[in-house]
Amino acid sequence: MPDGAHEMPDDAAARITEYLEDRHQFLSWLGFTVEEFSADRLVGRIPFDDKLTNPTDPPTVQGGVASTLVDTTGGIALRPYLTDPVNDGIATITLNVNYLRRAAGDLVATAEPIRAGGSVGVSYIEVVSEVPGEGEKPVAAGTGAYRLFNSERPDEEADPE
Ligand SMILES: CC(C)(COP(=O)(O)OP(=O)(O)OC[C@H]1O[C@@H](n2cnc3c(N)ncnc32)[C@H](O)[C@@H]1OP(=O)(O)O)[C@@H](O)C(=O)NCCC(=O)NCCSC(=O)Cc1ccccc1
Repeated sequence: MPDGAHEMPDDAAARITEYLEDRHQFLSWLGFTVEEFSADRLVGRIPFDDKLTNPTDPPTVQGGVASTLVDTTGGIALRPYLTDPVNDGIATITLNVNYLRRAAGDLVATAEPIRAGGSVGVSYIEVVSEVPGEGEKPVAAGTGAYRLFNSERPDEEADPE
């Protein structure tokens, strides 16, 4: 866990979760849920749905869905490192995803912040799912770099002249 996590307000994780699950158009449509949220790690899930699959036998989840989950969880995992974890902004700069196995169930990602500075953060993300004939296994792993739009902390504001 990198230095610099801020004490999140008591309701911050719940407010961010509610926004992503219920009011974020794309992620809400995908059925994205937050399963765990701390400064150490963020666990997020996209449930299996036929409309997200390639027409294989058995149907397997289209790779872009795992990339979306890697991107999203890697970014949210850095929110505790923002000055204002609820209201400050994050934008993905670059994303790397390795597809390890075919996925035939829910996708569950665990994202861990690796470094968070004043303007850039990096997360490591691993996704597990049901693999045909193999049970639950890692299906994708990746890293994301994110621009952190930190608001000024009151004690960092310039003194009035
Ligand atoms: C914000 C930023 C990344 C950087 O802008 P600023 O901070 O204003 O920086 P500024 O322009 O001042 O440049 C400073 C220096 O850096 C350079 N440079 C700048 N950019 C790049 C670059 N990309 N690559 C390489 N270099 C770059 C630039 O040339 C300059 O270099 P110089 O000093 O002249 O030598 C901008 O490129 C952007 O908006 N990209 C699109 C982001 C986007 O749409 N992502 C997807 C949506 S997020 C999502 O959906 C996932 C999600 C969902 C839910 C939850 C979590 C996650």
